[in-house]
Amino acid sequence: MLHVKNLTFSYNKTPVLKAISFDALQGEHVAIIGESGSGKSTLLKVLYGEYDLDEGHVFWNDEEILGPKYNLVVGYDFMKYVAQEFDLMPFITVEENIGKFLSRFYPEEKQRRTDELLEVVELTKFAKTKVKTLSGGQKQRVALARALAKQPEIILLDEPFSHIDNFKKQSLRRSVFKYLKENNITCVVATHDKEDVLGFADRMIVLNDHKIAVNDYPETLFKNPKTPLIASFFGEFNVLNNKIIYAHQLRVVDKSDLKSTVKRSFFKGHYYLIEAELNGKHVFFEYSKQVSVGSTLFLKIIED
Ligand SMILES: Nc1ncnc2c1ncn2[C@@H]1O[C@H](COP(=O)(O)OP(=O)(O)OP(=O)(O)O)[C@@H](O)[C@H]1O
Repeated sequence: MLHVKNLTFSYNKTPVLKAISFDALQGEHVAIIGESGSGKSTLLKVLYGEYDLDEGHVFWNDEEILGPKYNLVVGYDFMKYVAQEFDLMPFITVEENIGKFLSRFYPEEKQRRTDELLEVVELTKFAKTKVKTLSGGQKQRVALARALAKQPEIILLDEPFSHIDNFKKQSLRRSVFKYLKENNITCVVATHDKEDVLGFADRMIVLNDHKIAVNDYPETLFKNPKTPLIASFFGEFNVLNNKIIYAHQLRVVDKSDLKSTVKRSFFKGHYYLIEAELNGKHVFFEYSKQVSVGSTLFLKIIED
């Protein structure tokens, strides 16, 4: 289990992380979200032991994770960290990069393991390709596979699919998170993308103002977002009568007291996002059809 207790950290004088406490059980998947600059990457680096804490402790089971003041070499065998900047070896192939830290004494086992990981990150076709010729997204997948090579007990992922195109992202995400679950690897992932959270994360931690604003089940936070910050992570929303109402909770009906005037329509695939004026306020809702500017639409709040 990862046990983070009262962690405070600053690069200079002002703390970037203040009194952070949370646990992640073996095999649990915890997502860290928050606005840009809220300290997500810093938290992962600190958990990895890259910096010394101002206060607090980080434990993996009985072992305390210590920073450079106490550890000549940063990092531990049971924990891997995939940063946003992945440092791979450019002049050797994809499979050599992945197999780099696997034992040479068992060549068959090494090859089997490398092939398995190439499949997880969907790079089998590129096994013999030199890393320097890969795209950013392909390099990110090599970095993921390399971090998994020696089967860590816990992995820290910083925006793990940020460089991957949309064609690949969905299936890659499913493949990597399935692998982590099946192998009972604890995962702490910093992300901007709700798709990394919904359907995958067991817990979701929201960082705000250098602290943990909430730590809860993603489903609970989605269904009852207590603040605009949480709601904005999941999608378009409105604040009506002091309540957060997602765009999909505002339905078009034949007649109601909520009379809106359409300002713009945005094509979103299977629906249109409509921006309209309601009692002098701008609201957003989803509708199956495009509507011309100036049309009147009546709305109803559906809260479930
Ligand atoms: N090496 C550093 N030295 C000094 N300050 C830093 C350093 N790295 C980050 N910071 C500062 O710490 C704060 C948190 O940065 P961090 O990169 O952890 O945020 P983040 O939530 O990961 O952002 P993003 O989502 O944009 O990646 C920011 O104010 C940033 O400017």
